[in-house]
Amino acid sequence: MSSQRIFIASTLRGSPTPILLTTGRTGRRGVFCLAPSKTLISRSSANHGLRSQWQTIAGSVCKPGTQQQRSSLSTSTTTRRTSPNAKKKTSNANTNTPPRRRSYRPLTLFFIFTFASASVFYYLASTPSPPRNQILSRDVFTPFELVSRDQVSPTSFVLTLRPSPSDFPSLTSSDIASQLADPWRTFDLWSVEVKQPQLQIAREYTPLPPLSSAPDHAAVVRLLVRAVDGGEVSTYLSRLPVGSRVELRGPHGGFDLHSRLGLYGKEEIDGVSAAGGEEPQREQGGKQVVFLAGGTGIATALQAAHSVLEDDDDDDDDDAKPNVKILWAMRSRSDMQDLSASTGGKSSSGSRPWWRSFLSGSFASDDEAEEIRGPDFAAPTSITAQLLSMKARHGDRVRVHSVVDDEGTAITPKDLLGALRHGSGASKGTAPAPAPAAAVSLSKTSTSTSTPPPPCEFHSQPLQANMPDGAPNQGRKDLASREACRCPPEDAPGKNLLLVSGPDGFIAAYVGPRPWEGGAQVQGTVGGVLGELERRDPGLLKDWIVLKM
Ligand SMILES: Cc1cc2nc3c(=O)[nH]c(=O)nc-3n(C[C@H](O)[C@H](O)[C@H](O)COP(=O)(O)OP(=O)(O)OC[C@H]3O[C@@H](n4cnc5c(N)ncnc54)[C@H](O)[C@@H]3O)c2cc1C
Repeated sequence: MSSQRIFIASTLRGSPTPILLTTGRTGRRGVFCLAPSKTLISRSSANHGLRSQWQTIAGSVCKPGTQQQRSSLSTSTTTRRTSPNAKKKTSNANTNTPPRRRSYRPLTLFFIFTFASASVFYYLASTPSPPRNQILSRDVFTPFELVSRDQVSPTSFVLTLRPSPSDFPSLTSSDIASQLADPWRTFDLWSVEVKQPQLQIAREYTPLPPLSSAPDHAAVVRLLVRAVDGGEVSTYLSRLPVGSRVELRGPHGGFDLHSRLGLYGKEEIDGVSAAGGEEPQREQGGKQVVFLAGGTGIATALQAAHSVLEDDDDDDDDDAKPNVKILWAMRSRSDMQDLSASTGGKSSSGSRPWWRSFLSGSFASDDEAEEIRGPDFAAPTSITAQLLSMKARHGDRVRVHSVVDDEGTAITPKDLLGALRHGSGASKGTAPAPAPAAAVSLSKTSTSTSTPPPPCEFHSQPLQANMPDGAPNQGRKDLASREACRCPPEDAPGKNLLLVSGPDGFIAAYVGPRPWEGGAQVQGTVGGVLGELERRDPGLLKDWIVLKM
């Protein structure tokens, strides 16, 4: 037998009532007898009365260890559920028990129910409604107005969305522009969710970078959407008339490219330099960004190029900027050229998706991809025009090559190898030479000790494999610092980047699938065409980080 003290909050008496719980374990079932605590009950006459009642019960009914006690409580418990006659018999049998006290159970339940309802009501009433001075929120959907639609190709279109002034009456247009510029300052890559209100579902889309740095260009969100056959949200968006309300939630950060490239904030470099007494100098490891974009994956490629080439922080230090090469695979030439206006289109050779050739192991073409160059590029779509204007600003620092599935061209292993070796001067089998050693020394321990340093989360390819989107720093450039890089000081503090974005089949074909782990899609190892190229040439990706988007 054991005993244990418990406290039961008595709402009827308005104060906690201490009860001594005595357990007598007999036979297969536990028998519990409740008795008031002798030590804790106050000396008021009412409580004395209560104590004597319970003591009587304990004395007459709960005699632990006896067969009588077992059957008596057991019967009593059963009869409460099943047999009124048996109940009568039991109460008659306990002639020494005082008259039954009035049952407060319904009243107690009523109080509990009322309290629970009030709590639920309070919770719901206090759940935050969309904050009217915050345009984009990661927690709630906020309203935008569809101000224009630009049909890029028969299946893809650009939607321009603007916060309705009536929804945000307290914000001026410069407040709006400044808020919408925030995600561009915070993230290299980001997306927003768009709600389909009838079905109450949402899908992610990648905002296109502002067309220029003019404030009115920052005051809108532009989305490139492909209408997927039978797709719920993309089809809904494809039919939405101008003037409609569209609800967005975000921003959701993708991967931070700056830290992986070794591009750290100027203030930080200056700070480190000042502390070390050295001349401020931008250090950099990654000199190349290669982007494989499939279809609307070009939106993510534009974000990446915008982020590394048009970062204000880098304006006075063009040499620190990496070169960007985009290999853009599209189904039809109409994705990059307005065919009704252009005569440059080639004939279609079928509608087999371009990556299927890789999956089936057959490479139809080994052609070099066609370069998109301005200014005489005929009838560019709005997406191509944005690429060309980026090119006009940055010259050959950004290069765009296209392949068209309908025309039988595809991104080939030769294109991939060419992009990986471009500008490095390296011979076959050797990755691009690392950047000169860091001008700013790390205030870290030397690696001359025998223990190897832990691998760097940003610059170790094996460590990327288990990362979900945004890891390890929520995709925020401002959460990554030079100090967070754990590369040995003698290594260049950054790597080149090979990024792949597009439909799942496209990603899997070129760099391997993104597996699911613990409910999140992670990067997985490098496979597909690139994995095969690396197997043949183990040093190929030595200075590269591969990311799948
Ligand atoms: C971070 C992120 C950013 C994205 N950015 C963009 C973007 O900028 N532009 C854009 O158009 N999409 C983008 N997507 C894809 C988008 O979120 C939707 O998945 C896509 O629009 C299809 O949604 P749906 O509701 O129309 O189709 P669903 O109803 O989800 O799917 C319908 C059917 O179509 C198939 N399907 C779904 N997507 C595709 C596809 N892309 N190609 C072929 N078949 C498909 C499905 O397997 C399914 O059988 C992005 C996705 C993510 C995760």
